[in-house]
Amino acid sequence: MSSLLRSFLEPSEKNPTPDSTELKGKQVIDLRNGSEVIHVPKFVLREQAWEWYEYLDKQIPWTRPTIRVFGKSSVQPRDTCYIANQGLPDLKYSGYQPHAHSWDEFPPLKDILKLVHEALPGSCFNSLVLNRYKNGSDYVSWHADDEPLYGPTPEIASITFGCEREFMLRRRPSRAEGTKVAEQSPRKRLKTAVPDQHSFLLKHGSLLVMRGYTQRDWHHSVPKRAKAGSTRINLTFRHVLTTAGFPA
Ligand SMILES: O=C(O)CCC(=O)C(=O)O
Ligand SMILES: [Fe+2]
Repeated sequence: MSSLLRSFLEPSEKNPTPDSTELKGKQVIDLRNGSEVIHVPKFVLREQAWEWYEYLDKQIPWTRPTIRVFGKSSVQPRDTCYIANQGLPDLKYSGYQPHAHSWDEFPPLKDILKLVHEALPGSCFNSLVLNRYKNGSDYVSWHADDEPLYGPTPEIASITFGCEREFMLRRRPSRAEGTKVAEQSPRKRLKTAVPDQHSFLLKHGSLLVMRGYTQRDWHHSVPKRAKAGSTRINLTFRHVLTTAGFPA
């Protein structure tokens, strides 16, 4: 186990060599029906997190692609980059297929990946979507990372560096609920449509994990924030399912 990881594990008398499931300050949020979120506000040591922030800000070949949402083209409201193991099926979202860079191009990303794997026993991430929000005008709108290449119950581990931003989760209405709400008068809709919602302030060095059916049953977003004056970098580690004939 790396010394970096050891430093934020909680020692206990019963278990003098704590295993990596005992992350200090860990909050587990049960979203019910098989969905769960884990939040570890102080996952990466502060100094180390700033070192990685500086590296990522300068060395990642950030791009701001044009995407298509509901038939309309627009520039994605944040910078992005994609890393993946060789031979995986291509990622495609909103009509955009990012170039898959290799982990070898960015050695610190391998260190961060190792840290995440040590903290989440059984995890096996083989791809990474990076996002850079230059200021509070940059955002990601409500969506789920429910692309078929991640399978039905993907685990997604998200690490934040730099400016803290709010991360929101909102339960997706089931088809039956959606129809019921559409039939209601606007006044009744206002009264009854209080969505199941959660908000997390994702700080510098924090970890947030979505697992189980979170992508099927919930949407998430990072809304605009006028007060957020500086840059936030976010890494989301994911596991792309491999198809027969493709090595992992
Ligand atoms: O920046 C974040 O915290 C979330 C990013 C995200 O949802 C995504 O890349 O799919
Ligand atoms: Fe997402």
